[in-house]
Amino acid sequence: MRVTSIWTEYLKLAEPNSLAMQDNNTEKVISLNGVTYRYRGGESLHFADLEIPVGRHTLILGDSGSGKTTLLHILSGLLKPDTGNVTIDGQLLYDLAPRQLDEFRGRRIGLIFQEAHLVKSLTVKENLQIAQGFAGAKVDNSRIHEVLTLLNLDHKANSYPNKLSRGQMQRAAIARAVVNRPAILVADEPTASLDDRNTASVLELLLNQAETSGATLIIATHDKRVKTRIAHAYELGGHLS
Ligand SMILES: Nc1ncnc2c1ncn2[C@@H]1O[C@H](COP(=O)(O)OP(=O)(O)OP(=O)(O)O)[C@@H](O)[C@H]1O
Repeated sequence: MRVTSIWTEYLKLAEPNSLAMQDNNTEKVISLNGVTYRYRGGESLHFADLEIPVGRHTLILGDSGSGKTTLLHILSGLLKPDTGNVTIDGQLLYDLAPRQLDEFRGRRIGLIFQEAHLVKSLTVKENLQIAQGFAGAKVDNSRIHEVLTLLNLDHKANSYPNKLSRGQMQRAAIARAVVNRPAILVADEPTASLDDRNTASVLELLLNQAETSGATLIIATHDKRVKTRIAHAYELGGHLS
């Protein structure tokens, strides 16, 4: 399978073939170059090159099975591509040794999935402390307090995940993703199972947290409601066999 991509800018109704609109003089937070990936027994996925400037929040769009999750995992250092490389914040991701890659991911990349994946045996505060530990940083309780307060969750700092509401759990996952002030915040279908009101509030939180921590948001989604809030998109599609 071949995956082609186009940049679209919904708000400005840019020309369809608008790769040229990438800002050549802007600092890039992410680049993807020559990336392909093949699951065992599957067809090869080819991803068109991509450059995202700092602060340009971007959607990854495409039909089911087009490779959105795979791409997010490659961008996040979770899945090594068969060819090509990813540069985040000036660092070639797959040139790093596995341990360095884990630490880099902990420091520079915040991950948010549909499910919160908090460690159940640890309190909210401890979940954030281990995120700091994974990033090779010292525990910084004042940063944890700051982030939990921003997310209206400080009163739950000492609660275990099974004592949180669904919305609180999601905010705790966002807190964990931003606690190390990542360069990019990567979210896979963060609103898929949410009603309109919760979708609006999760998007607001993600955008606010990205602004506050200086992170660039990358969101894979099918959700039309998300498309109304973020102008830039990288679209996967076009099967050319
Ligand atoms: N673990 C796996 N093993 C084998 N093939 C896989 C695996 N994960 C994904 N694939 C295949 O790779 C392709 C891309 O899958 P991916 O999950 O990245 O798509 P997606 O765009 O995120 O889909 P969806 O919107 O349905 O979540 C699909 O053809 C899928 O069947």
